[in-house]
Amino acid sequence: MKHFAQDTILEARGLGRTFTRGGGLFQQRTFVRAVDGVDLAVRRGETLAIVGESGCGKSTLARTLVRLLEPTKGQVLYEGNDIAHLPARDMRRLRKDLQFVFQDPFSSLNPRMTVGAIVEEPLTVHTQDNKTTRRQKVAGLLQRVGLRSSMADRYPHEFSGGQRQRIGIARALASDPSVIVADEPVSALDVSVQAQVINLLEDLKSEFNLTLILIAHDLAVIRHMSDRVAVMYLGEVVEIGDTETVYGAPRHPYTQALMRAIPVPAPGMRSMHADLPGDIPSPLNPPSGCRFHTRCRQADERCGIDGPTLETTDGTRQVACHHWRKVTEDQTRQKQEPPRSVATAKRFSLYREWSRKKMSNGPSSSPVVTTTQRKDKNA
Ligand SMILES: Nc1ncnc2c1ncn2[C@@H]1O[C@H](COP(=O)(O)OP(=O)(O)OP(=O)(O)O)[C@@H](O)[C@H]1O
Repeated sequence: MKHFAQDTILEARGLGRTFTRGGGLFQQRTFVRAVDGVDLAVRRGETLAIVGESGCGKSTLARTLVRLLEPTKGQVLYEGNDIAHLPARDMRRLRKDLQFVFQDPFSSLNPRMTVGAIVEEPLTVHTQDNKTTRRQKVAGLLQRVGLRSSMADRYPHEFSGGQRQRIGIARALASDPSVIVADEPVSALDVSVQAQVINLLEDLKSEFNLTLILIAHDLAVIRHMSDRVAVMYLGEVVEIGDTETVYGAPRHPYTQALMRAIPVPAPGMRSMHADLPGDIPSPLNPPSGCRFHTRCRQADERCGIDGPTLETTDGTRQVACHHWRKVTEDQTRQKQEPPRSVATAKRFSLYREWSRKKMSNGPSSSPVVTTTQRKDKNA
């Protein structure tokens, strides 16, 4: 059996999740292979981002990794133990370690419970603490996420979107987890509060020794927050590597298209579209061979027949493409040439400037000291 590496906390091996649709009296049953045969190791203490266009399986993969969804094939190893098919009773015990922060802070909090009760619930389920200790811990957690402890008696509807996301984060932290999945934690929030919540997550990650699995549509947020990035296309991971390596020189033609599509960002920009002809094919009937071949400029006959597997290219970066060597050569050649057009150069410099501003401009009212502010203080 394959060795479980020491620096790995969570690992997917041949992981798959298929959804069944239809199957009524007059409807044919169809199968959506939302995640199909994913091999992925999450390293202890890292932030691993999962990116890709809408519907490629990011949420399904993340949910399956922490067993919010049961896999239909493969293994999920947490600390070396397969949890893919653990009975519900054992999984309840493990839930303490594997937590989730949801995208929508409006629907993910029970409107009938006070904020104090919401944050206290995991403590009741997972600890032996008495009521007084639990209340003290709730007060501490609320303060830690930038809220006042007196807010514990209020209800979710009395809070803004950003504050509700802070409550969701406090609830996730309450059980002292090892891994948190943050599924688009800021995309439902106003742009003005996004940076605050991002900074909060980053600070908490180091303070609580967390491993973070991050799903986001905003490539600037991903670049800022993640150590490594996994790129998904139609249920498969097509490239994975250190964030700067992947952003600096993407090797899979799909990753290249995703990076090319970085638009000059505008407030409220929430979706990610690759710079490619045609739509993403249906996961009900994915293309044969390499799933990307129908949209790929590099594709040849082999790609339609033979599906590539992840191959280590440079360092620890892995790419699933028969043509990654050619892509690399093209990249090296292009680096030696001047930018193709003034417009392209301008687009990228505008993007860089925006991303720098967005990350450093946490509004001064932020209750959390931002990473940038801290750097300034130390300067
Ligand atoms: N409960 C479900 N039943 C049936 N199909 C589902 C279900 N959940 C997800 N799917 C399908 O699985 C595929 C992957 O969905 P998923 O939500 O994981 O993608 P995603 O990359 O996270 O998308 P987005 O960025 O839009 O959230 C999609 O085709 C989706 O329609």
